[in-house]
Amino acid sequence: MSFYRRQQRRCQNAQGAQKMVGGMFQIGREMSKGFNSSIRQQLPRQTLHPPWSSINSVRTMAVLQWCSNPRDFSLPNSSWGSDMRRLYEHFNSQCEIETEAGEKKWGPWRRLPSYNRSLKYATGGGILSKVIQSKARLFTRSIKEKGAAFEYVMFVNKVEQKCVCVFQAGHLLEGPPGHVHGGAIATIIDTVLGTHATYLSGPVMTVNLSINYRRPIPLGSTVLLTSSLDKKEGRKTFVSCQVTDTEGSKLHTEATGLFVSVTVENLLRG
Ligand SMILES: CCCCCCCCCCCCCCCC(=O)SCCNC(=O)CCNC(=O)[C@H](O)C(C)(C)COP(=O)(O)OP(=O)(O)OC[C@H]1O[C@@H](n2cnc3c(N)ncnc32)[C@H](O)[C@@H]1OP(=O)(O)O
Repeated sequence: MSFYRRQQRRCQNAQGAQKMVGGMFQIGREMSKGFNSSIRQQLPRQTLHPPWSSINSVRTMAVLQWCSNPRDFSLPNSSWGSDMRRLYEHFNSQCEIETEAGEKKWGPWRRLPSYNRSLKYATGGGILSKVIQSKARLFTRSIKEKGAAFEYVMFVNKVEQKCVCVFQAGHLLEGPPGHVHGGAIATIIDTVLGTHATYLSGPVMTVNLSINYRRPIPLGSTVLLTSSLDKKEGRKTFVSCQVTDTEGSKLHTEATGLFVSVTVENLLRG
């Protein structure tokens, strides 16, 4: 077998693991710039460092670097409309600011990268079957066609304990004619509140989501989701969110969510 074929085969075997780990690390890094490193503390070693049996040599690690190119779905693409771009620029420009002396420093906001893989382990008492494992995708990032479904980018503000999401609803999310499906709205709300709660508290799961739909969201439009921390009580993180037009003046939807901190045992137990 040629060197190139060997590298390609190794790459295929390792790509899934690498994407998952890359995603976890990068999201984890962004999140742990926040309040704590509880994600790292709570996940078992093999989740942060999965079984590397087939990828345990320095040489293979070099191959992993070579073939690692996970797509960050939260970066602008050609499907983004002007509202989506404008709001992205607005928050992104506050991630890094320039002092009067001309030095760059962190601003109040952080953009959260977003990948289509998360964890290899899930319910059912063990490791997922290889087929499921290789095919599993984060629901909101499962459609490759740009602009067809969920286009979104999230930013978190550590000081204000807020999270915002700029969301452009694609044509595959239709519910009532010309408008976004209520389940798709619930999905993006769960994603934003869940990500915010994870940022604040480490790994969590949704135990309650309560949604009031006030005004329909036109298909193809861009809306702003703003999530705030209401309170934390032991393992419980209470967050709430408003979905408005891009000016923040028209309220489309409002929701509250309760998230409970989980350990990896919770995930494995099923
Ligand atoms: C992981 C790393 C991430 C890395 C970065 C990833 C980035 C990618 C981001 C994607 C973001 C997507 C985010 C989607 C998030 C989902 O969609 S999660 C999927 C839907 N949720 C589920 O399937 C959860 C199902 N529920 C469960 O498995 C169990 O309820 C749980 C969560 C394990 C908790 O069970 P438990 O440990 O036995 O806890 P339990 O004692 O029952 O409850 C704890 C407390 O909560 C209260 N409680 C529980 N349920 C309720 C309820 N429904 N109402 C009110 N109170 C309740 C209890 O009364 C109790 O209160 P206290 O007595 O302590 O005061």
